[in-house]
Amino acid sequence: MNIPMLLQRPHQHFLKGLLRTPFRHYRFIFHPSPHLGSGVLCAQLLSSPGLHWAKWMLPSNGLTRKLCLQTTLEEHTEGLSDKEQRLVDKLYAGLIQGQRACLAEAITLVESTHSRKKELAQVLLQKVLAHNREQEKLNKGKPLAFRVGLSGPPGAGKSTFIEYFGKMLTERGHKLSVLAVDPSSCTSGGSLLGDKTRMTELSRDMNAYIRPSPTRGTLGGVTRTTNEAILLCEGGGYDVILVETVGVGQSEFAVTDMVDMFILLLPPAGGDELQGIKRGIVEMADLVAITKSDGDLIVPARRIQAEYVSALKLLRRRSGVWRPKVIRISARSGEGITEMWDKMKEFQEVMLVSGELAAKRQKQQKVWMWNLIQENVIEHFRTHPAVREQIPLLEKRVLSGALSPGLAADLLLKAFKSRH
Ligand SMILES: Nc1nc2c(ncn2[C@@H]2O[C@H](COP(=O)(O)OP(=O)(O)OP(=O)(O)O)[C@@H](O)[C@H]2O)c(=O)[nH]1
Repeated sequence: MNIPMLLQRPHQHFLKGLLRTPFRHYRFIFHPSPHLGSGVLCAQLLSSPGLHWAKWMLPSNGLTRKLCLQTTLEEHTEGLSDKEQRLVDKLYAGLIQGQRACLAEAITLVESTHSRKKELAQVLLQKVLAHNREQEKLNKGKPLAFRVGLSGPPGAGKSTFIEYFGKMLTERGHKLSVLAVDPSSCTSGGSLLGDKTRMTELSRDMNAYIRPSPTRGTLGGVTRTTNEAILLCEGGGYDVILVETVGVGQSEFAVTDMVDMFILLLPPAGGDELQGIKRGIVEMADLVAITKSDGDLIVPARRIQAEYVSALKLLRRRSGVWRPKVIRISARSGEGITEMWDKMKEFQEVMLVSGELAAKRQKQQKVWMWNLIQENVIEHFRTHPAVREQIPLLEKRVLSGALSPGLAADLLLKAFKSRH
């Protein structure tokens, strides 16, 4: 029996029966076919209920992984109505062809809190992910996009910089996307960042895509959707992705887990004005750029630069191949911006060649997965009936000092486990 023959028979029972026969099963899996790639083969297998069988019978090579990945996709795809399937197909096709409207709609889908839409978003993401992997292979393993985090206190000159920098990149043939992470928008309902009016010229540029921060959800939710938006932008052919955050709160720490390079923009201001900058965040920076280094501000900009050069020397090195740099730039005169881009590319190159970039991205994937698990497990725990009914009483007893927090946590965990 050869594979093309098998695939011509879409009958699921036929496949099921075949999977129950180990001998045939092996022949089926390994039979080389000049016409069909393993992806097609897996897809056919997946339509069979004998999937679990197939999983352990496959050798532990790339095929197994592909199969597992598609299992998840299959679970999500199950029961997709024709209309939903059409929507996913339309968004996918439009997105990979570089249509901005489809990219925007796809990001809106991943930002949705509606459970069905979230499922559709996952189906779409898996397709885009598979596409990105293929493209990466064609690109000889080089990542499709350079992911850059950009942060700085309010008024540091972020939007003025992005406008200048973005135009420079698009003129050089790059496609740039700017994604904003602004947790303040979660509470205020308004978006501080990513507001298109902040970057008027860039927002009209067809090779740039600016996405304001989602205005709903927790920081965890916003970072999840930003991570997913990065993948979608990569699928859409954007080769530079800037993730912008405002330098307050936890968002920049979250962003450092999403990007290849983290850049901190600091204004040439005194210590007081930089109070809002969390010390830890300076330690995360791969590049510190002192902004507004023009006119009367050149002198204070030089001073701040010297201060940060000394401060960074004291920090523990995070990379074996890169030492954080401190530079001065001006988005008004354009000074230092070309050099900044050169430094960024140098960073990307040394990280890529040394293998640190791949290791960093792998680690980020794991962090991302565990963050999602953490968020969902806590939600699951809180809403579990046995736990939910005990929380008010136990919290009250902890507050009054009648019960130690440790014991209260143990009791709740016990209740959770006992009815699980
Ligand atoms: N002299 C000078 N002024 C600048 C430069 N870049 C920005 N500014 C000014 O600094 C102020 C703040 O710039 P923005 O780009 O809005 O700063 P931001 O960091 O995006 O601010 P938020 O939107 O509050 O986060 C504006 O008045 C700009 O005109 C620069 O390179 N040189």
